[in-house]
Amino acid sequence: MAILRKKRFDIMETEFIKTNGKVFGCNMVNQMTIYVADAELVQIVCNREFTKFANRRDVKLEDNVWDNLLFATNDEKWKRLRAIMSPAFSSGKLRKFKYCIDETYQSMALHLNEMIEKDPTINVKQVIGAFTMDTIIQISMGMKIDSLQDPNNIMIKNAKKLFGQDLTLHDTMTFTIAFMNPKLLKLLRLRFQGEATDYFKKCVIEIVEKKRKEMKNRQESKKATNFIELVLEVENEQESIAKQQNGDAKPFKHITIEEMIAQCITFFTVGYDTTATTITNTCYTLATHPDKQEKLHQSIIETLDQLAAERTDGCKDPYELITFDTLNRFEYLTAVLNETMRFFTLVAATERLVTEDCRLETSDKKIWFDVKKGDIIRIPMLSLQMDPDYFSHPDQFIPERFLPQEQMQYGNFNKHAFMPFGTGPRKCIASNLALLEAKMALVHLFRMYRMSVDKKTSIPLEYYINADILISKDVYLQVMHR
Ligand code: HEM
Repeated sequence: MAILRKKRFDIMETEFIKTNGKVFGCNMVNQMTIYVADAELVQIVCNREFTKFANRRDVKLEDNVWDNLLFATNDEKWKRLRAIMSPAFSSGKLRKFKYCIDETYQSMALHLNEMIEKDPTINVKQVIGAFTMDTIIQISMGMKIDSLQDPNNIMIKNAKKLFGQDLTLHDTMTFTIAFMNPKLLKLLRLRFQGEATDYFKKCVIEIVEKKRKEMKNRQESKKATNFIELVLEVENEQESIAKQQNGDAKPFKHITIEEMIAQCITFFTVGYDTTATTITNTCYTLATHPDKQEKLHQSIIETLDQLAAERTDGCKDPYELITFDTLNRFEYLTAVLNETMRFFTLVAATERLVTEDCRLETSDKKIWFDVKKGDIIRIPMLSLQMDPDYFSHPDQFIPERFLPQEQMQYGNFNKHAFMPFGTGPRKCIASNLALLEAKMALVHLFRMYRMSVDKKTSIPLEYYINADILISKDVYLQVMHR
């Protein structure tokens, strides 16, 4: 695994697809793996025929927390956990998090101003990483932390361990054994991130016990303000319905403590570095494309003027004008963010396990093949998003291709091939949260600051690759006030 990381597996895989075509099979670690880089077939697998491809590859870490991650569960358990978690990411719930994101951004901006005064060459990844970390700790567990001020905070240290930029040898070995022969893990007493997992277990248990007691005593329970409380509210509502309908039966949406811990850990394992890298990559693309950055700044100012003109109370405060609902009005910002996520594909590939023999075929019948129960379908998002059949001049950064009114001028554009969050019922559960965080940070950053390339900027960007995810390393840029 370490060797693969050094060789940039994503680049090897892209070359492999260029040589072999959009669909081909190969035997990987004794399992038939079929690469599908055709946009129509990907939609068939992930959406139309979803029931035959609902699961992921079975990798068990023989750990009662890690094996409950939504990403790692399958069948009925996945259905139940997804149904519990989904409402916590609905628009109504996300609206509540807007003020927490504003607060965290404002605290980050204060630190950034102090840093600029000392030296305008800023490690943008570090600053954005702190913003993302503080936001997810507050959203997931309701705790306020200032990680730029307090980098040695125990929660931050443990959170960073859960998805470190480079896994330790011990963790790499544990993961590899889980892939090959999970039963050995128990025998060898190997645990994946044991210390950090135990720390979060303790925190989550405390929060859950407090909230459950509150609910049981039927106290005037405060409205949920974080993810754990939201999930417990969903469970509580279901419990009342189940009691009314079937007496005392356990509701479908019941969640065990290990499952709850696992879902909280998800925020740090797949939620932290993905969002931080997306925001950082956008800063980098705009610093290396100053004309697009100027266009974005102008469009933000114009939209803010329009929003202010629409108000009857004379409000001009950008933090009041930019809300969950008005974010959609910043069209060029959305285009820039989409193009960054296409240009720098963050999750290089995803997989589905075949659970029923079947034939897959394109509508023009030019490509067809049979798959068997147990085969793996590998969907290389990186190749799809860089395919000139789907996006003309894929190696150029052109946000305008995502503007419906300008799209035609830029040649090929296939919306089904754009899938930074995957697609179908098994797509990223938190895409709306990630987009909210990213847009809120970017709209204020490019309203207030100008970013440019510095002599310390590494061009091209450098990455770590962890489990198909391309995480940017430190990114230094010159940051100046507007
Ligand atoms: C820009 C940030 C993010 C990107 C690009 C991203 C991307 C992805 C992708 C590509 C998948 C696989 C989807 C598929 O197989 O079709 C995924 C799954 C998932 N993501 Fe994200 N993600 C991001 C942020 C987050 C955050 C913030 C969280 C949690 C708080 C999260 C939680 C999950 C979970 C739980 C799954 C598994 C869903 C399931 O199996 O049902 N992600 N993500």
